[in-house]
Amino acid sequence: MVGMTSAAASAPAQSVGLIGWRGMVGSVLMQRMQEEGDFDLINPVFFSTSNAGGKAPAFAEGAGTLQDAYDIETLAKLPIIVTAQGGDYTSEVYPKLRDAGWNGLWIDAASTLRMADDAIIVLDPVNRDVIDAGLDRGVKNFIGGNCTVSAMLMGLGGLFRNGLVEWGTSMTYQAASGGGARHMRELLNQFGSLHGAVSAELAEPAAAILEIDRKVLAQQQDPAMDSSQFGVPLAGSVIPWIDKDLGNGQSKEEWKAGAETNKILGRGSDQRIPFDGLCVRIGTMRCHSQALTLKLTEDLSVAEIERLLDADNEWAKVVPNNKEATMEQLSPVKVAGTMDIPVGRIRKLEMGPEYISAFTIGDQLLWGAAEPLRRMLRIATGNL
Ligand SMILES: NC(=O)C1=CN([C@@H]2O[C@H](COP(=O)(O)OP(=O)(O)OC[C@H]3O[C@@H](n4cnc5c(N)ncnc54)[C@H](OP(=O)(O)O)[C@@H]3O)[C@@H](O)[C@H]2O)C=CC1
Ligand SMILES: N[C@@H](CC(=O)OP(=O)(O)O)C(=O)O
Repeated sequence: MVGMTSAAASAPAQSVGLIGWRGMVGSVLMQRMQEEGDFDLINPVFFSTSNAGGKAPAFAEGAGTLQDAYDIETLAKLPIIVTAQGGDYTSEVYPKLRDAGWNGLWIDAASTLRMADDAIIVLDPVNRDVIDAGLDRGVKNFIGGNCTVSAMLMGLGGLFRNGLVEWGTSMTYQAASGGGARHMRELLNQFGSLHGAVSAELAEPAAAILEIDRKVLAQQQDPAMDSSQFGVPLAGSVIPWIDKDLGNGQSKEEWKAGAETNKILGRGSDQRIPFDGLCVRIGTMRCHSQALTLKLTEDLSVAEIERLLDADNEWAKVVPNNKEATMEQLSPVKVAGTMDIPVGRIRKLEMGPEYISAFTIGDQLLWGAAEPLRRMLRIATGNL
């Protein structure tokens, strides 16, 4: 029976409601939970917003049928709920559950509750102290952070956590997956249509490159090319705006960088680290990259900086700042699907000895979304 193996034999496995498990983030979460044996530690109860009464997923044999994700009474019986269903679902269901007197733990991928005073943003390799203190004082809402922020803090934790960052700025290169599965499909279809527009010329080495370029541009500018998800073409282009327009020249994604970084680190307004930058969508699949400029609080040697970053957690990996290592190890193609957070291009900048550059990459579906939730569930059930 699911959830009743020897690992859970000493203490009864807790029932955990799982919502959003078949979405993109949810699928990665389920995959990681299977890889790490997490289903041995819980009694999963699977929910659906679209298929209540259907069969629970095959990987959880014995978990029975799908429950209705809008049924407050059923949800309220569970001590822990994990959701990757999305912000609309959270906005609709979460208040009803609390109004009904539910006092369980809510673990959520959506941004809806992140900045609420009664919520903690979870990224335990960086803020386990904040999480533990929250659990001790009865906090019930544990929310995954913005993917770019989580990936950055996993890579640069050795500087942030040691109070060595005076301020920082990030220029991001964010993958299509941040928009969702349909965005990834649209990007690939766009690449395909660009190739299709010039495939004959590409097969002919003597074809004029300016003619190829002209045809590609014409294809990108053709209103018939599907850009319905991103709003404008992304293949062969970039979109320097992500998420809502806050009306002050800043995108919401850029606002999150400062707000969430400080909240994760447990820094109140009197200790705030100024952190800001520009967020840009590019045509990669699922890794968010970012170029950072940091002003440190002291003049540390590059060797000491590298030592601190490498030592901070088992996933941050310093890439030597040379061309060969950078090209080989510091690329979304290398990082996608792995838990590694490489950090490279670390050097002192001309502005002064406290100014450094860095470039870091993380899989935005793993550390950027699913993994902090998975680990929070382990913490909540006493297994991490
Ligand atoms: N995408 C990202 O990079 C990140 C997303 N998040 C957050 O996670 C939440 C979910 O995002 P994401 O996983 O991208 O959302 P998806 O659109 O992939 O999945 C959300 C839900 O859509 C329903 N659904 C309808 N049709 C399908 C289908 N064909 N295949 C799979 N599911 C389908 C499922 O609900 P049901 O089974 O009930 O029908 C599913 O749980 C959002 O709140 C988002 O903000 C957080 C960090 C990063
Ligand atoms: N906004 C991110 C993805 C995301 O879901 O972020 P958040 O969880 O902060 O809404 C991106 O587009 O890359």
